[in-house]
Amino acid sequence: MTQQKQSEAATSRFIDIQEGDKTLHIHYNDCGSGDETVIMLHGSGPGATGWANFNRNIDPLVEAGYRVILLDCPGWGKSDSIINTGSRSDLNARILKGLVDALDLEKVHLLGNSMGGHSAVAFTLTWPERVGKLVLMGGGTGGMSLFTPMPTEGIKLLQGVCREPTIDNLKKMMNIFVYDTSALTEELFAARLENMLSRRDHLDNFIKSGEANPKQFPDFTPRLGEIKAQTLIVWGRNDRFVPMDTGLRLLAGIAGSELHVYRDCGHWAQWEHADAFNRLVLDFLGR
Ligand SMILES: O=C(O)/C=C/C(=O)/C=C/C=C(\O)C(=O)O
Repeated sequence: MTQQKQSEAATSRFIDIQEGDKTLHIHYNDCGSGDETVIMLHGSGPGATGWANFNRNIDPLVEAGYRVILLDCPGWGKSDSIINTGSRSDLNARILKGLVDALDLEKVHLLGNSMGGHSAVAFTLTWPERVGKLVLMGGGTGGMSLFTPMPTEGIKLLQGVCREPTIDNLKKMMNIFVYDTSALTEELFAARLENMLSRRDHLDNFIKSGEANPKQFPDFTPRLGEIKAQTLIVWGRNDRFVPMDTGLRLLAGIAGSELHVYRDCGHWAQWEHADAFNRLVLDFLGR
């Protein structure tokens, strides 16, 4: 990996967004400039942030002339924490709407990882006129799998880390994020552990939210036909968090969609196959 050009500190921004009767202090990173904006939405793992999920994808998109915005959803990173009792996909979509309105962005491309994919679909269903193209990676809708018992082994480990945030539990979870564990370094584990332990409130509230409403990510399958945006669906063949047949449901439901499956790839295609993923996304956005 070459030295990263954009830095987290230099691109870090905050904004206050009204959510019901609360004002949430929300963190995002704003990188590069360009006529077209790509907003990246991270997954729901403990310690995930926009920067942690997408640090291998920012520079190539910025260098290709896109403005890239990474939103930390409520309950993650430096954003305010929240106990969420409704649909978390829709909560994140409302926060995203607050952000695009405040930044005066008429239309944006959305790239979502896992929960971020679910949230991108929720946003598109409610505000279709604000969406250019969609990239859904390892996510896009909740719902059952025909082949894999739910919750998946990955989601069970993820919940275990929130309940007991130890380095051993974190390693067990991260070891199945990816196909090739040799790429996981002690530095990466340490950074993720620090993210998690610096915001224990996020972990506690994630568990409390799940207890209040186990269906945090609703099944959008019956509404997928409403999506008109051109959509690139990306999956890892060896995903142990969100099963690959979720990608097939998205492909069947969204008329203007195509699916790319990486071999030797877990739930983090954007990280594990970063170079190929960046080329795929740039080709799709540029068409
Ligand atoms: O339960 C779901 O459908 C969604 C799960 C996730 O969003 C898991 C994501 C995990 C990551 O990608 C992460 O980096 O933590």
